[in-house]
Amino acid sequence: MYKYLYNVNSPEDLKKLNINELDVLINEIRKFLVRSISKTGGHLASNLGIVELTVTLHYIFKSPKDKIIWDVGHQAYVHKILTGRRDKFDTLRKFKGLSGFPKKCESDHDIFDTGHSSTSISVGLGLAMARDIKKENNFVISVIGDGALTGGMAFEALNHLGHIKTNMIVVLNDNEMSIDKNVGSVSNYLLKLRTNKAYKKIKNEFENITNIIPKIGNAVYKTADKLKDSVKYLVSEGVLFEEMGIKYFGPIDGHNIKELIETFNKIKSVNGPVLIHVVTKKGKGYRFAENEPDKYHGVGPFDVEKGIEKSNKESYSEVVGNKLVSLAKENKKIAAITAAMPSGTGLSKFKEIYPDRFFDVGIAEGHAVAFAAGLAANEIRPYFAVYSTFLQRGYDQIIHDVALQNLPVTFLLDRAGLVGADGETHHGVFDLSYLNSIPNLTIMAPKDKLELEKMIELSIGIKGPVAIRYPRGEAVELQSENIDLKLGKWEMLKNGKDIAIIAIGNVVKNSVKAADILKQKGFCITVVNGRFLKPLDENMLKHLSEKYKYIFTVEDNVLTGGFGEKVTFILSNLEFKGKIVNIALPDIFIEHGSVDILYNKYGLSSEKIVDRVLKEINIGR
Ligand SMILES: Cc1ncc(C[n+]2csc(CCOP(=O)(O)OP(=O)(O)O)c2C)c(N)n1
Ligand SMILES: CC(=O)[C@@H](O)[C@H](O)COP(=O)(O)O
Ligand SMILES: [Mg+2]
Repeated sequence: MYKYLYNVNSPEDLKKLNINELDVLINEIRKFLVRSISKTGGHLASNLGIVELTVTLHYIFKSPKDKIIWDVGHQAYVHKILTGRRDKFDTLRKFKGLSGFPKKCESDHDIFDTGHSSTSISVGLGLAMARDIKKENNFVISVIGDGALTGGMAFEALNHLGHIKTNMIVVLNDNEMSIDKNVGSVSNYLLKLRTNKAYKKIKNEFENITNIIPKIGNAVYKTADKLKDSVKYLVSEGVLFEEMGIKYFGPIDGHNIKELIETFNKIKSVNGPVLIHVVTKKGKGYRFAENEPDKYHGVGPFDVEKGIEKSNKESYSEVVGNKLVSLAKENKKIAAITAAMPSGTGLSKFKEIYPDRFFDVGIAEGHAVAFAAGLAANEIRPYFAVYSTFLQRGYDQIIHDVALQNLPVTFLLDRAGLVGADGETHHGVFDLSYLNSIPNLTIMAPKDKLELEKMIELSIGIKGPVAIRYPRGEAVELQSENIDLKLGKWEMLKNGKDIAIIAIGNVVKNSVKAADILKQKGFCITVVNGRFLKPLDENMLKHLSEKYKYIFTVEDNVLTGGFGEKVTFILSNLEFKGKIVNIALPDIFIEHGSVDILYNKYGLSSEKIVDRVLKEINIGR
C-alpha cells in the first residue's frame, strides 16, 4: 500500500530520497495520518497541513544535532513519523502510548516538551544562546503557527532575538487558522504579506541575486543584503520583522517541496536571525478537514468516508455557552471572552448572537484577564471562559488586576481536572490550589449540569471575582429538580451514620456511587457535595467533625494546596479527633490516557474510593 513510508524510519532514510520520491512519500504520510487518526483520534488538520514543511526540515537539517522546536507541539506527528515512531501510532494518546506532543523521554529528536502555545521562540533562543556560550555549532529552528504568534510571549522573544541577533531560524507556519479562524491585527498583517504581489516580485529579484552569492563570496552577499535593506523601505510588508532586526523571507508555498527545499538550503547560509514565512493549508489532502479545519483540529475516532458525525451529547462547555446566551439576553452588561477557543469553550453561539459583547483576544490568556478587569472596572460583567490549564498563563493578572481590586470578573474554568488524551500539559489539576490562596475570590465547582447553570446565575450577584471550574466532556445530570444554591453552603446528598465523604466537582458522582456500593456492604455513608472551596461551609464541617470518626475528602485536583488540605486544616483547628483521609492527585505530573483509566490509577473511580474507605476502616479497627 505504501511505497516509501515503511522504509523511512529516520531522517537519514529520508535523505536518501529524491524530490520525486519525496512527493510520493508526502502523499503516503497524509494517507497514513488520516487512516491512523481516524482510529485513535488526535490532532488531524494541523498535521495534514505541515507535511511538506516537516519533510523539508528533516531533509535539510541534521536533527537532533540541529534542534527543531515545535510550538504547541500538536503538529509534531509528521516529525514523529520521520523519527522512527510510525509503528506506535496505533497507541497515540492512549495510556502508556505515544504522546500527542513532543516528549524528550520519547525521542532524542524531541528537543523540548510542549503543549501550551507561544513558547518556541523563547525556548529556541535559550537553546541558541547556550550553544553560543558553549561555542557549539548547530542550527536552532523554532516552528510556530500563525495562531501561536498571537501569543504575547512570541513577541517578547522576537524582541529579544532581534536585539541579541544570534543565528536562529523562526519558521512561521501560516495557515490562517488558530483552532478557529485566527484573529487580530497581526493576522491581518500576515494576510497582507501573503497577498502582496509587489513584494513577492521584489523578493524574487532579490532571490535571483542571492542565488549566485555562494559562488561569488561574502562581499557580494553584503551588497545584496544592503540592497534588500533598501528595498524593504519601498514596500511596507516585511518591515515589522525586519525592523525588529530579523531577516524576513517569504511568503513561500508550504506545499511545494521543491521551493521549500531550495529556500531552506539558501537560508542555511544567512547570518543572524531569520524568519521564514511559509503558507500552508490546514487539513490539506483530506476533503472534510480542508473544508472545516476547525472541526478537524482535534478529533475523536471517525469514519474516513463519512467524516465526523455530530454528537448529540451536551458538553459542559455547551451548557456554559447556552447559559451565557440566555443571561446576556436579560442583562446587557454581560460580555464573554475567549483566548482563541470560541468553539472549545462553547462560546460560538454567543459570538454569533452578541458579536458586540464577544471578544476573542487570540492566544493571550494574561491579556484576557487584564482586559476583563478593564471591562469590569467600567461596569461590564465579563465572563472569561478558559481551559483551566491555560488560565495558569494569567495568574499574576488574576491577583494584580482582578482580585486586588475586587473586580467582578467571572472565570469559567473549562477542562478542570483530568482531561485524558492530551496529558501532562493539559490536565486542569492545579486550579483549586492556585486559586485558593487569592483573597476576594469566590471558588466553586458544580457536581452536574444544573448546578453549573445555577452557579453562573449566582455569580451575577457576587460583587467580587468568581471562579467556577467544571470538567471536559459530557454534562451529567444528577439532579433534575431545582436546587437550592446559596453562597458558601455545601449540600448533603446522603445522610448515613458511619463515615462522611466530602467531594467537590466532577468526583461527587463517583463518591455517590461509592456510597451506594458501600451500602451494599453494610456501611451507611454520608456524602456531602463540597461545592464551595471559598467560602467553605465551616458550619457543615463542624457538624461533620462532631458526628463522624472518619472523614474522607475527594477531589480531582492535586493534594497540595487543594480542597482536602484546606478541609484538613480547618478540622485540625476544630480539634477533630477522628481520622481524615484526603483522596486527591499526587504531587507528580499525571500522564495521558483515558480519564477512566487515570481515575482508576489515581484512586478517584468509585471502585477505588470504596477500596480506600474499606482499607482505612480496617486499619482503624
Ligand atoms: C496557552 C495556550 N492557549 C491555548 C492553547 C490551545 N491551542 C492549541 S493549538 C491552538 C491553535 C494554534 O494555532 P497555530 O499556532 O496557528 O497552529 P495550527 O493549529 O494552525 O497549525 C490553540 C489555541 C494552547 N495550546 N496553549
Ligand atoms: C493542542 C491544544 O491545546 C488543543 O488543541 C487541545 O488539545 C484541545 O483540547 P480539547 O480537545 O479538550 O478541546
Ligand atoms: Mg495556524
